[in-house]
Amino acid sequence: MTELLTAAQMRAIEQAAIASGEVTGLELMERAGRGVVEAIFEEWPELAPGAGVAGGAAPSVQGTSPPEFSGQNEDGAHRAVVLCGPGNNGGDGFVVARLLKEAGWEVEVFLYGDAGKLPPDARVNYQRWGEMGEVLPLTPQAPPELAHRHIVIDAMFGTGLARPLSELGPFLRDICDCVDAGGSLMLQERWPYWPPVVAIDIPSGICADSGRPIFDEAVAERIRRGSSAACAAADLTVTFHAQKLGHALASGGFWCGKIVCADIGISSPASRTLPRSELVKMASDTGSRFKRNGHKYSHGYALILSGSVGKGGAARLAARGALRVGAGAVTLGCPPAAMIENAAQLNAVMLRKIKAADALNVALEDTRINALCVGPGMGTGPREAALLAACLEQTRPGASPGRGVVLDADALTLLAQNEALFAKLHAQCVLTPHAGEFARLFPDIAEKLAAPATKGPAYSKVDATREAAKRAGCVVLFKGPDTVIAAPDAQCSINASVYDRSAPWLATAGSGDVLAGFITGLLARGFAPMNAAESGAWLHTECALSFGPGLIAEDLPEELPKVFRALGV
Ligand SMILES: NC(=O)C1=CN([C@@H]2O[C@H](COP(=O)(O)OP(=O)(O)OC[C@H]3O[C@@H](n4cnc5c(N)ncnc54)[C@H](OP(=O)(O)O)[C@@H]3O)[C@@H](O)[C@H]2O)[C@@H](O)CC1
Ligand SMILES: Nc1ncnc2c1ncn2[C@@H]1O[C@H](COP(=O)(O)OP(=O)(O)O)[C@@H](O)[C@H]1O
Ligand SMILES: [K+]
Repeated sequence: MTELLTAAQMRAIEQAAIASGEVTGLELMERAGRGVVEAIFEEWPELAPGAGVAGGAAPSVQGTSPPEFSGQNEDGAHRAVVLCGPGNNGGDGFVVARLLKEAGWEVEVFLYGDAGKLPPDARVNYQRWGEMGEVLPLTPQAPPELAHRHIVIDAMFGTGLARPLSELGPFLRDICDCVDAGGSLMLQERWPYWPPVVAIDIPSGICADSGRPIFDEAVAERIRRGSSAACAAADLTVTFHAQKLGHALASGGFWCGKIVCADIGISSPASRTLPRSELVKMASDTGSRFKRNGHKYSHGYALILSGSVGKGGAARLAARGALRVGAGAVTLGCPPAAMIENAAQLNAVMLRKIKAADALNVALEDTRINALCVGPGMGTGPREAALLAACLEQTRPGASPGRGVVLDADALTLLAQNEALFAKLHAQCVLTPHAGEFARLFPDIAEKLAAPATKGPAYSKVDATREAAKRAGCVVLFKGPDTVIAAPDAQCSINASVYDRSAPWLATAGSGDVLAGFITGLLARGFAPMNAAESGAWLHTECALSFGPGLIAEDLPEELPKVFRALGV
């Protein structure tokens, strides 16, 4: 678990460190530049000083160097192009240029903007570079030659991006053409060899708070025509101190390629990364993940409501998830007509007829039931609306016994259709919408999120989920590769399935139902709603990573024992 920062938080941390006398801005910039160079040599050891013949093969992005590359100049030096912008991101670029030059590279430096207006630390590094080499203007009319260079450094814009990069768009398109945004070189399509792009802090054009490219309608039109791009795709992004929200949200992870976080020596707890052992301990302290003693009902009892005949698969997946995640007992409540179908499918999961709301109320006289799941495959008719109303009533804070409830799928549709039901939401609920369900539940918020991001910092999925959680008065888990989980008090987490946690094979029918089951099971085990949602989402991704491609929803619960074993649970 890593804490992600907004650009403003990062600036505040930087300012505090400088104000405390711990470090100067210039020292931070030097460390940032050094971090970038170290990350480059780490990523492409063949470029590091002393790694064989200088100017040898070009760096490989997918493990193979283009055989015909002849990028070295006459004396065999490696070659870099450094594209600097008008702020401190550009300042970092001048440091990188100097350090590469000191390492024997041939470096071409370009500046977008007016050198006289550079902020103080960037200007110092501009001048330092000026003693070693020239700075050419970066203009869209005369873009630098990128072919046959070993590396392109994108130091145009970082956390200070405020507006669309309209003027630079056509040039950015060329940079994007260097990579296919999945991090691999387009060697077949683009020849001669195009170099990998290393973004300093974040690819230029991406908002560090939202992960969204900043562009307006004029740029959008040019993008549609194929004559412009909104940002510069990178193979490697080197950020500082801690990752920013934009590295994890929206398309941020896609454009960053691979991410490295360089330590620039600021002593702030914000850079804390919790080791797995600590995570497990936290989880076991909050709920009771370890089954050290007790009987099945002391580990929680979940009730999952199911739909009619032929519609029970989703609820069965959720039930299996709840059981595997450790609820001591799980019962599936279904309409009488669906009993045979479910009985034929279930063994460890128990089964109970629940025809309508009155039957649910009778079932809930069993005070051992402490977690409910409503919605997967349930239906959206009057019966289901009444069941949902009963669930919300039976789980309201202060009721005895205390119960949590996960509202997913059809329950979310019912909530979107029925204001009175929505008004009954409370702090024991967890809503788990995907983007479509989110838009039905919170249309105005979804509209804000879908509106073009024309200035930075842009409205983000974190902003949207926080606003939704506040309005609903409960935890909202907004699904996707960048799952955001927020509570009404603005607590927020992101379960980012990007970089080394990328698991696109989770986009498979029924995987959301299993997630609802995981969260329900964790609620049964005593996790608080926010913690259950965070842990459920995290375990869901861990199961997908552990299983790998080819996964279908049924595999997710079955992978949990392996994941738990790896965690030492
Ligand atoms: N925080 C830290 O601890 C550390 C930070 N460090 C580095 O500093 C970076 C942040 O620097 P930064 O704040 O100067 O912002 P940056 O991204 O360089 O851009 C600002 C400039 O761009 C301009 N501008 C904006 N949008 C524009 C557009 N569309 N088109 C044209 N111009 C546009 C904007 O103009 P303005 O809006 O002011 O008119 C301003 O001139 C950070 O990413 C990291 O690399 C490291 O050195 C070490 C530690
Ligand atoms: N590209 C992706 N990478 C990682 N996780 C994803 C991706 N796409 C979807 N998911 C996850 O898969 C699950 C899909 O849930 P949902 O949309 O409700 O599907 P279903 O209704 O079929 O169960 C969610 O947990 C979501 O976060
Ligand atoms: K950048």
